Amino acid sequence: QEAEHVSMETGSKRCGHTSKLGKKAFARLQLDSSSSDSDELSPSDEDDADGTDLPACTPLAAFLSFKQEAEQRRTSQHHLETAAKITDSPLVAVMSHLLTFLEQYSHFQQLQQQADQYRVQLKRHRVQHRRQMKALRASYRQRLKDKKSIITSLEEAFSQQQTQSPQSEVESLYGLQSERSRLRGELRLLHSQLEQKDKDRYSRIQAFQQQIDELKGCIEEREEELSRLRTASGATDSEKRVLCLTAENESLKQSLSVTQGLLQQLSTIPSQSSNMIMKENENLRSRVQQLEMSLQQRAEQLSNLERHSEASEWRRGEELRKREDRVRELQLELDRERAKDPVVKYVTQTVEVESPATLKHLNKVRQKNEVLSEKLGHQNERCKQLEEQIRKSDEYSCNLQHKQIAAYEREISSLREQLLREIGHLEERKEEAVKAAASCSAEHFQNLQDQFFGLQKRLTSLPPTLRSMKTDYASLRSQVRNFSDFYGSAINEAKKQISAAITEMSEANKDLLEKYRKEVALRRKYHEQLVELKNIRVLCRVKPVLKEDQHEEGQSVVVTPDPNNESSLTILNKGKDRIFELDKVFQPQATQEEFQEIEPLVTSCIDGYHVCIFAYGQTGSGKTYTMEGSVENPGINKRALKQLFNVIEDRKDMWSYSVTVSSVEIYNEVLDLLSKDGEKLDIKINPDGTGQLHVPGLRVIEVRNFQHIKKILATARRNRVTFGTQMNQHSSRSHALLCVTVEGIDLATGSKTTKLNLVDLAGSERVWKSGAEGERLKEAQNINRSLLALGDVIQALRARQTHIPFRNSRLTYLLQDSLGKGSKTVMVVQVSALESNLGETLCSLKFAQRVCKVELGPAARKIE
Ligand SMILES: Nc1ncnc2c1ncn2[C@@H]1O[C@H](COP(=O)(O)OP(=O)(O)OP(=O)(O)O)[C@@H](O)[C@H]1O
Repeated sequence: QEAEHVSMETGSKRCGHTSKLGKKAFARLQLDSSSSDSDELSPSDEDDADGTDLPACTPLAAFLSFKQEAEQRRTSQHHLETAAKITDSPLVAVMSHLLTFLEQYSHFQQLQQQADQYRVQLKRHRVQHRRQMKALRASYRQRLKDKKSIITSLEEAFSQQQTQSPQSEVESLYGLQSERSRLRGELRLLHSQLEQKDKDRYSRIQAFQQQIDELKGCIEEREEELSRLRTASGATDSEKRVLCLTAENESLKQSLSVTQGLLQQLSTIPSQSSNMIMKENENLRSRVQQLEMSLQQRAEQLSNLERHSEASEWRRGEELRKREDRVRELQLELDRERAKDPVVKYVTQTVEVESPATLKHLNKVRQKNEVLSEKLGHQNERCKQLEEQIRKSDEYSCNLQHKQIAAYEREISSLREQLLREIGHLEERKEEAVKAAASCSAEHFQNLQDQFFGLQKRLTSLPPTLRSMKTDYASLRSQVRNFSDFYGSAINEAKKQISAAITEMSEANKDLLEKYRKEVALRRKYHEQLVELKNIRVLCRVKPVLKEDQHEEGQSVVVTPDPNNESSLTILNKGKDRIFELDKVFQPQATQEEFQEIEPLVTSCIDGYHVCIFAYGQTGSGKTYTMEGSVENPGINKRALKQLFNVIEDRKDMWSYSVTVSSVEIYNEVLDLLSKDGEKLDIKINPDGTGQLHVPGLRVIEVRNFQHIKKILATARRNRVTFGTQMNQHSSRSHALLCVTVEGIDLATGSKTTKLNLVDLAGSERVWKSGAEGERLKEAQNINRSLLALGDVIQALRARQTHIPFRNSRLTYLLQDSLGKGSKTVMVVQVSALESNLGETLCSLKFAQRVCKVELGPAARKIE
C-alpha cells in the first residue's frame, strides 16, 4: 500500500512538474511568436480561439510538450509495473495497474484540454502561415513587376537610342547609369531585408537553444537527484523514486533530442529559402552587371562612332573646303584669262600678219592654254572623283551606321529574350520553391493533424475503460485497505491451525509408524513361515524388448508388470487383461543386481538346506542371461557363489567349509561339462546308503575361492552345446546344471553336507516357430519331453501325490533332491513381452502359477 501511495504521489508530482515545464515552454515560445502572430488573426480564427486563456504557441512546441506528456505517462505505467513485480502480489499488481490508469486518466484529461488548445493554436498558425505565404507571393509578384518595368524602360531606352543622335544616346546612357544606381539601391535594400530575416532566424534559433539548455538543466537536476537517491540505501520508496526519475530523465532526453532534431529542421528550412533568395539576388546582380557592361561597351562603341563620324565629317568638310578654294582659284584664273582674251586676238591677227615672234608667242600661249584647259579638265575630273568619293564615304558611313544599329538592335533583342527567359526561369523556380514550401508545410500540418486525430481517438476511447477501471479500483482499494489486517489475522489463524495439525499429525504418525513396524515384522514373520512351509518361490522376469527381437515391425507389448504391486503382472490377450499373481515380478528394466532374493537361500544352503534355483521359460527369453549373465553383468550363478564364499569367510572361525563343484549338461544324454572327453554319464543312487543320487564318473572339482570358480564356470560355459535358432542366435540346446556341494564342519560339534543346484533349463519352444529340423528337431523333442516331465513332477507335488514321477526324465531325476520335500526352491520364469510370443508367455506363466501352488513342506536341514 505504501509503495502504491508513493508511486501515486510521485506520479502527481511528476504531473505538476510536467505541466510547469509545458507552461514554461509555452511562455518561451510565445515570446518568439506572439509579436508577429497575435495581430494577424482573422475573425473566424478569433472565434475558434474563444474560451482559451492559454497563450498562442507554435504547433511544434505544442506537439513536443504533448509527446513529453505521453512519454511520461508510459514511463509511469512502467514504474507501477515494476513496483507490482517487486511487491510480488497479484492483488497489489492489480492495484498498481488501477493506480496507473487513474493517473493516466488525470493525464488524459489534461492532455485533452491541451489538445483542444493546440488545435486552436494550430488553426491560428495555419491562417498566419497562409497569410505569410500570400504576402510572400505578393512581394515576389511586385518584384517581378519591378523587374519587368526595368526591362521595358531599358527597351524604351534602347528604342530611343535608335532614334536619337549620338548626343541623345549619351544622354540615354546617363539615364541608364542612373537606372543602374537605382537598381543597386534596390539590391542593397533587398540585401538588408535578407540580413534582417537572417537575424530573426538567428534569434529564433537562439530561443530554441535556450529552451534546449533549460531542458538539459532539468535533466542534470534529475540526474543529481537520482544519484542522491541512489546513495540512500535500501529504501523501497527511494528505489521507486529513482526508477521514476530515471524514466523521467529518459523521456526528457528523448524530448530534447526531438527538439534538437526539429530545431535543425527549422534552421535548415529558412536557410534553404534564404539561400535561394541570396542566389537569386546574386543572379540578378550578375545580370545587372552584365547589362551594365554591355551598356558601357555600347556607350564606348557609340562614342568611338561619334568620334569617327566627327573626324570623317571634319575631313570631308576640309576636303570640300579645299576643293571649293581650288575651284574658286581656278575660276578666278579662268576669269582672268577670259578677261585677257581680246588683246590676244588682236595680237594673233597681228602676229599672223605681222610677226613670227608674235606667232611663236601665240603658239606658246595656245599651248599654255591647252595645258591649262587640260589641267582644268583634270581638275574637274578630280573634283568629280572627290565628289564621288564623298558620296561613297557618306553612303558607307550611312550603311555602317545602319548596320551597326541593326546589330545593336539584334543584340538588344537577343539580350532582351535572354533576360525574359532568365526572368521566366527565375519565376518558375520561385513558383516551384513556393509550391514546395507550401506542400512541405501542408504535409507537416497534415502529419501533425493526423497525430492529433489519432491521439484524440485514443483519448475518446479511453475514458469509458478508465471509468469502469476506476470503479473497480475503488472497490479493490477498499478491499485492499482491509486486506492486510484480514490477511495477517488469517495467516496467524492458519499458522495456529497448521501447527496444531502438525503436532496432531506427528503424534498420529508416531502411532502409525509404530503400527507399521509391527505390521512389517508380522508380515515378515508370516512370510518366512509361509516360505518355510511352501519352500518354493516363483519369480518372474520380463525380458526387455531388444532390437533383434523385433522381427516384425509394429509389434506391440502385451506384458505389463503392475508398477504398484510387485507380485502382479498383466497380459493383454485378445483385448482382455489377464492378471497373474506370482511371488515377485521384475520389471523389464530390472538389473542383475536386483536379484537379491537368492542371498538368503545361499545362507540356507550353508546352514544345511538343499537349495535349487532354476530358470524356466521360452527359448530366447533370457534364462541363460539371468543365470549366467555376461562378464560385465554376472548372473545368479556367480552372485550366489560369491555370496557363498563371503558367508564362508564370515564363519571361518567357527566352521570349516569345503566347496566342490560339478557341472552336467542334459543334452539327449547326461554329459560332463567339466571334462573334455564328452563321455556319456548315467544317474545312479549313491551306494553310500544315504539314498541320494549321484553320477558316476562325473568330474568334481574342489573350489578354493571365488576366482577359481569363475574359471570353472567359464569352462562349463565353453563346453555347453549351443546352436543358432530362429528364436535365439545362441540357443542353449541343453539343460545346464551347476551342482555346488558345501561340506561344513562345525568346529565345535561335527559336520554336515548340503547341495546348491543352479539350473539353466533349455528353452521350451514351438518347433514350427524355432524352425527346428533334423538334429535340432530331435533336441527340441527331448527338451520338450524333459520339461513336460518337470511339469508332471510339479503337478504331482501340487496335488500332494504319494508318487512323484521324478524318474520320467533325467532332468527331474537329477533334480529330485532339490525339488523333493524339505528343499528350498526358487524358480525364475522368464517371459517375453512381445505379442508374437504371447502363446509361450501364457504357457510359461500358467506353469509358473502351478509351481506357485506347490508346497514342498517345511524345509529340513540335512545334517549328518
Ligand atoms: N534382461 C536382459 N537384458 C538384456 N539382454 C537380455 C536380457 N535377457 C535376455 N537378453 C538377451 O537375449 C538374448 C537371449 O537370451 P538367452 O540366451 O539368455 O535366452 P535363453 O532363454 O537362455 O534362450 P535358450 O533357451 O534358447 O537358450 C541374449 O542375447 C541375451 O543377452
